[in-house]
Amino acid sequence: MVVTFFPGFRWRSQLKLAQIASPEDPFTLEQGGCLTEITVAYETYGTLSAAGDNVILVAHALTGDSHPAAHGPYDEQGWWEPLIGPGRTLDTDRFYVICANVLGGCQGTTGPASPDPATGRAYGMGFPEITVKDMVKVQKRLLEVLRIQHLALVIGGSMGGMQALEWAVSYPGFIDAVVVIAAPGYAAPQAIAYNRVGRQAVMLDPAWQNGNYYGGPGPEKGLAAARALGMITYQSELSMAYKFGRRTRSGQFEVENYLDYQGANIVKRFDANSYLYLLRALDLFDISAGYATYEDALARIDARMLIVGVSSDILYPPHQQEELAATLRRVGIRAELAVINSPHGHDGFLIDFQLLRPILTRFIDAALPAPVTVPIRQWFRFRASSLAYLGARLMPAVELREV
Ligand SMILES: CC(=O)SCCNC(=O)CCNC(=O)[C@H](O)C(C)(C)COP(=O)(O)OP(=O)(O)OC[C@H]1O[C@@H](n2cnc3c(N)ncnc32)[C@H](O)[C@@H]1OP(=O)(O)O
Ligand SMILES: N[C@@H](CCO)C(=O)O
Repeated sequence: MVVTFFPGFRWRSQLKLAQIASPEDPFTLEQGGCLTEITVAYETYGTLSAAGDNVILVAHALTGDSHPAAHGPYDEQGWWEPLIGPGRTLDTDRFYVICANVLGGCQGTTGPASPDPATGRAYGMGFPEITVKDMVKVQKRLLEVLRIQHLALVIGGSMGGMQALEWAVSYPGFIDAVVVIAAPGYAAPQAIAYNRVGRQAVMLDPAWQNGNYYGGPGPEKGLAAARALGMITYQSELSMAYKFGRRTRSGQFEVENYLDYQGANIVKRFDANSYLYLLRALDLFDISAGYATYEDALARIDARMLIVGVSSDILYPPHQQEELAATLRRVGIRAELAVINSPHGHDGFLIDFQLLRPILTRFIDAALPAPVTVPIRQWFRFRASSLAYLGARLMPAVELREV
């Protein structure tokens, strides 16, 4: 097995790799074709309980990776840092959090930049078409490798929210609760239209060379333009007015400087072909695919659902989350809806932690009530009293926790 990473890939001290497909056990894709080798890059936080009942799967968005939070004070901060860690919303003193880079990505998991075992060269556009369902199936296989048989929670925003919803529909009985943030039940034409222009920007760059640019500079201008367009859809009129106004610097509007900066950044950290494949997976997302109706698909769910929208999201606007939550309720699923009142647009799920935190905490407390815990120091005090000691022995469900 050869593992190569896209040049922008950053090795993380706690990154783990798992093989979830082989020539003997190939991975069949939803749109056809199969992969005989899949490496999955993932990170974990906290400790798996003996009963295996404390696992949270965090799913990342388009250009995210397996690093939602730092592993310690000297580690690089992650993209959901304020939500994950000891005592935080996804409390790693209690939960075992797993986050994996998606299939088709370029941050350690197999994607178009990975070597095709048949040729030894990068797949490029020879990589099979992938869907959100495939991403989730890869995560399920990863959990099988890790011998995890149950998920307490799946949570994600944007493409991560699509994965969370896909988990709920594809694997009923496997999950207690699911949080879908800033994601729809299916990609609407306007979102597909944005992605179409983004893909064209990459593919019209002469340096794209039909995807065979590995070893050379690649379609840097096209990818930067695609990201600039994407960034516009992740923000809002208000957030742009507030951040940039009509200010200028070096002969350009600040908003132009910003888009240039974000374009230059993506080129450093992301593979253009991965970008094409993941945008296509976003467009193909329709939770009803493979089922008779949208309602039939959603009716399969038996997890408790929380659907969260961002009021100023122009990419997957809140009426799409309202429709999803209403349909879930109509088919008898226990679903809550919350719309955060944020000016930050779609990327509010990466910014508005003070708004997300209480909503998530309330849902997690209700859907996944914590076992009664007795801090260990207190337990030793109890032990002095034979009555309390006896009580503790009579209650095997009481967990002891270090404080
Ligand atoms: C969800 C996942 O799974 S992970 C993917 C998340 N990461 C990304 O999307 C990467 C791109 N980053 C971003 O879009 C944003 O940083 C967010 C959404 C994460 C946070 O948004 P905000 O806090 O509003 O940051 P904002 O958009 O103002 O600034 C982002 C960057 O632009 C820079 N910037 C701001 N204004 C300007 C300007 N006028 N000209 C040039 N650069 C600018 C900032 O310095 C900052 O740089 P840095 O990322 O190197 O620190
Ligand atoms: N800004 C985020 C969310 C996009 O949906 C990303 O780049 O992944």
